[in-house]
Formats: sequence, structure tokens, C-alpha cells
Amino acid sequence: MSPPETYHHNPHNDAHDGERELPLSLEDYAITRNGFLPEEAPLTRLPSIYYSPWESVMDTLSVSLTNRTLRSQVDQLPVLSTKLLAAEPEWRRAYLVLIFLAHAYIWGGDTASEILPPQLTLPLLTVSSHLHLPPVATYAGLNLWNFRTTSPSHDFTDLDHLHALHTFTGTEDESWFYMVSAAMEARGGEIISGMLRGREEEDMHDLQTTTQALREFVACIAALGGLLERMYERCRPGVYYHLIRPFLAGSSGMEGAGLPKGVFYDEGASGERCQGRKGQWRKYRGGSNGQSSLVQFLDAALGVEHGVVGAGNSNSKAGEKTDSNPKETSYHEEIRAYMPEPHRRFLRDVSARYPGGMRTLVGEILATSMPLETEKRALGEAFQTATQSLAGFRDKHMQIVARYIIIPSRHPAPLKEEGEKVMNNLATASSRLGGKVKGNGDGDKGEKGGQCEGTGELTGTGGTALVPFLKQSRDETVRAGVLFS
Ligand code: HEM
Repeated sequence: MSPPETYHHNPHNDAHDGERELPLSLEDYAITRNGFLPEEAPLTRLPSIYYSPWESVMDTLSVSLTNRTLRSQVDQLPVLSTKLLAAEPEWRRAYLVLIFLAHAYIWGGDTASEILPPQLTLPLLTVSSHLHLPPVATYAGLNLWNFRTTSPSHDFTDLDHLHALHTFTGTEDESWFYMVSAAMEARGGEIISGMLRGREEEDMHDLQTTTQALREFVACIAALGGLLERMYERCRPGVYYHLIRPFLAGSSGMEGAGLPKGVFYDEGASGERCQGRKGQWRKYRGGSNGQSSLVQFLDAALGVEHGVVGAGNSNSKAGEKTDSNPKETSYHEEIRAYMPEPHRRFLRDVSARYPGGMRTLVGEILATSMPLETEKRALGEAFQTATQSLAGFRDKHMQIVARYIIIPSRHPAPLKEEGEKVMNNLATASSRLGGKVKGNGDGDKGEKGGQCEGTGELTGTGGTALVPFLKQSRDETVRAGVLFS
């Protein structure tokens, strides 16, 4: 079980006059009026002065990366205990600090560091175990818990007033990259309770709640698509691809970037596993927006089901079992291990309580012989529009991926000064690896000899074969809209 949360009362959970109470209490899942974002903006520093050595390194992170002093600063840090971390926001702040320092340490040199020192690993292992997250950069640390707002009304959907607390590069581009997702999470959070209530509707003679929930879903997806497309405003594709993205890379599938065994998490002097050091070689996926619980909630709410990439799923219908090996898990299933535990539990409970989501409910209602043809037609249309809008959102996302990854991957990193490549494009090399779905975390054995040859398929920071995967996710969304065939 997760540690007790300190979330405040959530007005979105309240049933208004005539509304059914939600069967799942959103507070139990650390879901707030801002959706999967916290109720309040995250801590900007750890309150105890004991942690000032960490915070001081964070204060100058991007500068230290540029002048290559970050690793020596980390090496000189004391090994700090986690005993002074109290409330959950402090644990999240500690996690954010440690994952930023860990990725800066691994990727912030001329070659990747295969070893993470105990100054980082010892507290990081404790903090990530407390939060039930892997000890690596995740969407939670980079996006959900890494923002402040200058909005007078503390409106987290107000993208123009959101700012990342930390970036690797010190660029506006990187802050914007994280903040677009943060604003989307806040906007998307507004429909969580409505969708659950709409799915809960069992009164066949009043279909309006469900139809209305689907219409609000469509409006929400339009807003999310609008925010997504604002990525172009302040995040330049070349800066993203050559400067930002390399820092987000994980340790799985990184042979081409100098991490054939992953990363050794050095836990101190005793032991014998690596040059007399205690510790473990570990492989994790990198940080990715694909770890957003919101998008997986939208899928679960509608009834979109994702299969294993390339396992014959492109011809299967939503909800059908495929021929793939039952032991294989889909990317979407696997990536849940990288989400905060309460959010992961929420997705599991939503799918268990409402198998097939709206798709099942709408299918059942349309199949009945009740004389409410107009309402039934409106409901069916609202459902079709909802699935189309989510598929359209995925199309927009694919265009972003083309602009930010596929096109820049064909061009070398620009020169900063004559003869000098922009720093840190180590993991960019790993963008072209062979293999299907790559890298599923600790001890991953799934590599298909994916060396960096420059000829393989493009992979995401999360390690997926990019284009087929994204197309399949979009097609699965379209198919969920087909109710009868
Ligand atoms: C410059 C902007 C972006 C780029 C380059 C990008 C890139 C990618 C890549 C490479 C993947 C493949 C999986 C992986 O590598 O982990 C992916 C998946 C995904 N991304 Fe993005 N992404 C961007 C913005 C966003 C934003 C803002 C969101 C919203 C939360 C988002 C949501 C997703 C989701 C949900 C997936 C999983 C596939 C799916 O369900 O359709 N992405 N993205």
C-alpha cells in the first residue's frame, strides 16, 4: 500500500444535487481537482537545511552540466539520510532532486557514466521505494511534480503562467516541454469524475448523463489537442532532440550510448559485484510522456484497449484477445510501473469496475429494444465522436513526434562553435536501434541485439519502436469506436 496521502478535500468528488456519488473516492487515489497533478504546487526546496547540499547542486544544475563540473560536485556530496523527509510533498521533492541529479550524472559527460555513486543511489533507492516508483526519471518527477505557477488564481491549466522548477539545459524550450504536459494534466483532470459518473449511469431511461459526459470528453480532448499543439510555440524541435531528450534517456537498450549492461547502482564499499562494490546493474526505461496516467484513463474510460506492438493487433478488434504470447505485456500495461502507485491502482480499479469502459455500456444500451431511439442515437453519436476525437489527438501527437524526433534524427547536431558539437548528444545515438518493444526495466532481457547501427527503427526515450507503436495506438483507438461488426 502507498503511504498516507496529504491531499486536501477535493470538490470534484462531491456529488451535486441530483448527481450520483462516485463509487471510487478520488482522494484515495491521490487524484485532486487538478487530476493527477497535486492539489498544491510542488515544494520548490526541501524545508530542512540538512538537504541544502542537494539543493545547492540543483541551483546550478544546467551551468554545471555545461562546464562539466556536475559529476565532481556529486562525487563530493555527503551520503544523506532520508530520515528527515516527512510529508509526501517532501518525498516527491527528494525524488525529483535525485532523479535529476542521477540523469545529469549519467549523461552529463563526454561518455555516459555506467556507475551511479552511493551519494545518489542510497537515498534514491529509499525514496523511490517509498513512492513505489523506479529509481529513474519518470513523468511523475519530470512533469507532475516539477512546476510552479505565477497564475493569480493558481490555475494549473494556465500554460502561460506555468514554469518548470528544474531543467537540465536551462532553456525555455525544456521548461515549456514539461509544462505543456502539466497544463494538459490539469485540464484533463476536469473530466475524471464526470466520465466515472457517466459510466456508472444504469438508468436506461435517462441516457443524458452518459451522453453529456461523452460530450464533455470531446470538448476536453479538443482543449488537450490545443495545448499539445502549443508545444511548437516555445519548444524548438532541434533543441528538444539534440539537447533535452538525451538527458531523459533510460538505461535499457542503451548499448549504442555506452551502457551495454545498464547502470550500476553503487551502494557502497562492501560486496563484490562490481570492483568490490555492493550494488546492482539495472536497466530502466527513460522518462516519457507515455507514462501519463491521464491518457491511460481516457483510454480506460472509453474502452480503448492496447495490445502488444506488432503482435497482429492491427487487424484485431478492440476488446478481442490477440494471438500474441499471453506472457507478453503491452507497452501501456508495462509503463504503469513508472506511474505513482495510487494512479496505477486507480487505472487498475477503473478497468476492473468498468470492463470495456463506455464502449461496453453504450453497446449494451444500443442493443436494447427500448423505445428511446432519439436518445439512443444521440448517445451512439456522442460515443463515436469521443473515440474519433481521441484518435485525432493521437494523430496530432504523431505529427509532433515527426517534427521533434523523426525529422531532427536525420540531421546532425548543430555546431555551437566551429568544430564543437552541442554538448551531450550521447543518447541521441540510441534513437536508432533495432528491435520491437525495447527495454522494460530492471533486468530486462528483451534486447534483440539492438546495437546502434544507424539503420534500425527509431525508438522513443521509453524504448519503443516508434512509428509502428504510435500508429497501432491510434488504430486501436479508432477501432474502439466500432461497436457492432
Ligand atoms: C515534443 C513533444 C513530444 C514528443 C517528442 C513525444 C514523443 C513520444 C514518443 C517517442 C513516444 C513513444 C513512447 C516512448 O518513447 O516512451 C510517445 C508516446 C506517448 N506520448 Fe508523447 N511526446 C511528446 C509530447 C507528449 C505530450 C505533451 C503528451 C501528453 C501527456 C504525450 C503523451 C504520450 C502518450 C500517452 C504516449 C503513449 C502512446 C499513446 O498512448 O498513444 N506526449 N511520445
